[in-house]
Amino acid sequence: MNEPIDEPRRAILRRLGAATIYEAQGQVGAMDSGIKSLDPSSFLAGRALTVDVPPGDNLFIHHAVAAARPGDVLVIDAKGYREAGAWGDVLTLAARCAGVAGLVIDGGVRDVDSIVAMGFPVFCRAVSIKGTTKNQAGEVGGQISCGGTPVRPGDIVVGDRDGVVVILGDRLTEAIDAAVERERKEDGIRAALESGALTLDLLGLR
Ligand SMILES: O=C([O-])CC(=O)C(=O)O
Ligand SMILES: [Mg+2]
Repeated sequence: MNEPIDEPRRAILRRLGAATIYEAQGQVGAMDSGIKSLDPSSFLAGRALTVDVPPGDNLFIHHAVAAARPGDVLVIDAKGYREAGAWGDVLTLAARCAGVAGLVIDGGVRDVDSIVAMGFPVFCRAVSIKGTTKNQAGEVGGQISCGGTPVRPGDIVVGDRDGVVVILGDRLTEAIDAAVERERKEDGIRAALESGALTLDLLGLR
């Protein structure tokens, strides 16, 4: 079963960071570098509620907000479409009222100042002034691709200044354990560097 992400685990994920989690779980799950946070100080960790929409339409994003449960992260395949803000401050307020933890969208958003002021974590491919239509069919809760990475409902998404990484829904414990171990090793490297060692030797690069 998918374990909930309680506050202690959230804090550990935040400390470890997206890049260390990606490395430790075998260099898989990273969204491409075009998916970045609107506010670099944002941190996001939660279970994915997946959404698929056609480029330039956001009707099913509104459906997804209505279906979301507290703690969900909306992860949206908007087909990489950059020329419309499929998400804005109205949807942000609706999402916050539903307890949604944040948004990852392979597409555009708008109303950035208000979204950042609300402290709602948003990771996206583009910012666009233009709006979408609201009349095309999409899907909530299926497998999608976001930032070049498959995402299933219940997978865990972790986002910080480096980008977004996806952890398989039933692998949270393993991912955390592996990342803590990697961090422990890197702490040893850091200590050796402070004592004058070289990365060439510490990493066996000679
Ligand atoms: O047109 C939309 O639904 C997106 C938007 O600007 C908002 O949510 O504020
Ligand atoms: Mg708006």
